Amino acid sequence: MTGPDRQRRVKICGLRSTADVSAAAEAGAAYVGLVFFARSPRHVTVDQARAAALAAPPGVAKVGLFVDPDDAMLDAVLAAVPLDLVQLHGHETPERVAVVRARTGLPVMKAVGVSGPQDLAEIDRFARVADQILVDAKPAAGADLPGGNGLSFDWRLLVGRRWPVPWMLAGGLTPDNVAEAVRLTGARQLDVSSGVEAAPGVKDAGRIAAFVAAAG
Ligand SMILES: O=C(O)c1ccccc1NCC(=O)[C@H](O)[C@H](O)COP(=O)(O)O
Repeated sequence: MTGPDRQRRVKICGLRSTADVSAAAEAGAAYVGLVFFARSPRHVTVDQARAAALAAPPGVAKVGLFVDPDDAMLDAVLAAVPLDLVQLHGHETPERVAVVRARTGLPVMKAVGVSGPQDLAEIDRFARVADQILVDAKPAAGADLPGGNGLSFDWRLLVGRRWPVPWMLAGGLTPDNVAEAVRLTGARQLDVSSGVEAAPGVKDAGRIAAFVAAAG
């Protein structure tokens, strides 16, 4: 079953090669994520990202993940890589989200880190300007990476919550726990990175297929 025909839409993040993208697409993923953050073990160069993006079949959305990018970085990536969605995973403000949307002409998904109920107001704040929200686990203080840490949060915080834009659940999801996460939160979109890896930055095609199947 292809991505758009599935009940839930899955994003496999941190893909680094054409083989990774093919594995995600064949498994039925709706989105493939490319990380433009030099400190990440999943970082891709513009050339690697272009090759990976061109391997995505029609109907699979190519997501560029950025952390507080400046305009020059966005321009350089977008000149070479055919992205469909920009993911902002840093300390961007709502005003910056609006500027990135206007400058790139692409929809923007803003990541919001959650560790407790006090963080939920941030989702409301960004839902007014972003096209989608990525509801992710908040990294531990001093963590090297702002995402992709394999850390989850208490999914019960999301029970009964509704937002005016589509949202995606992320953070510590695996083939083994994704069905429970869906059952508790009602998430229709799911994002995973380290839970489908054999090692940081090394995707495992078997785990990708198992994750998409378990997401439903
Ligand atoms: O994955 C990274 O290396 C990364 C680096 C910098 C910012 C964000 C990053 N990943 C964000 C994602 O979209 C992940 O899919 C999401 O945080 C969930 O990650 P995981 O808990 O590993 O499934």
